[in-house]
Amino acid sequence: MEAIVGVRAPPRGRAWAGLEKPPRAACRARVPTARLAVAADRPRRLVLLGADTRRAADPALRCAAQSAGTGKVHYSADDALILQQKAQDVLPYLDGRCVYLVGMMGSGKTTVGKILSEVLGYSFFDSDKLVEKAVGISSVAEIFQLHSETFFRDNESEVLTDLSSMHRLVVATGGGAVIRPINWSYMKKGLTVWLDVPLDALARRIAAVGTASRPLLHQESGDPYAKAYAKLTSLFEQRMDSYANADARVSLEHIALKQGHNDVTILTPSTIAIEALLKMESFLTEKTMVRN
Ligand SMILES: Nc1ncnc2c1ncn2[C@@H]1O[C@H](COP(=O)(O)OP(=O)(O)OP(=O)(O)O)[C@@H](O)[C@H]1O
Ligand SMILES: O=C(O)C1=C[C@@H](O)[C@@H](O)[C@H](O)C1
Repeated sequence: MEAIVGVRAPPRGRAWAGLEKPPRAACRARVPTARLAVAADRPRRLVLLGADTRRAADPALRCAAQSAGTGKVHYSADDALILQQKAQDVLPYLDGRCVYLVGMMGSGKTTVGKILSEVLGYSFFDSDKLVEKAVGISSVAEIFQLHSETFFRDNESEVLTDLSSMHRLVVATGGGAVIRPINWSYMKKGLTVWLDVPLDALARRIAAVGTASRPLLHQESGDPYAKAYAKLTSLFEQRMDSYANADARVSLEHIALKQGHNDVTILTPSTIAIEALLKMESFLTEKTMVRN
């Protein structure tokens, strides 16, 4: 059975309507806050409650993570300053459009996406989590197991179409969201950013946390790094042209080279988020120049 999945924005002026309690006073004035729930009248329909999609970005805020269920994001004061400046440069060009992060499993879409959402003053969503909520099953691995990959992909497309009618979101998409052309028609309503991470680094990250939550990589036996690397290689071969559809590409190899080394493992999420903002700005300013 296919689930109906949807996300809708609250009416204007009712920013906190869906919150069980308002955010801390210190955050209230500035933080874009969102919460997802399953609507009582439509049990399988997701509703975005309390998202204030109108708010201007305030990159100085540090409370956003607490209020949108995004988790805490830490970075140095120097990085914070650069992130704030770059976010201010990008925001007028972005003009409220959503940012969709695409990339292989483990490429840092969630980690970097949370930083971007914080500095842009946008709300953060992870499309895998939205699918889990919509289907009512708490893990992607279980959805694959109890239903099928196709069932998961259908729901993923539903989530993306719903998100595409919204504004001021940073969305970490599932690693395979790029394989369906229809998903690009949804994501292209916003700005798409590819986090391009070498497969060796991906396999190391994934092996460090285990493959149980990643059904396409999971193997009961064998060396987790070797297995993950082999599977990631074949998936990447199938998908690299799709990832290349993204408006902006953030290559960790390029960042490392710019820094004068080739060790991508020492690049922090905030460094990668800064590069993402630079690439977004380049894409958006070039597009504006072409239009004029
Ligand atoms: N720059 C980085 N350096 C080292 N580890 C990182 C970096 N960015 C993310 N990680 C780690 O890599 C793992 C995967 O990161 P994350 O969950 O952000 O990726 P993802 O693209 O959202 O993955 P998935 O698509 O599988 O959900 C996490 O354990 C995270 O802490
Ligand atoms: O790369 C993929 O195909 C996937 C990535 C994850 O984010 C999940 O969307 C799911 O495990 C499939």
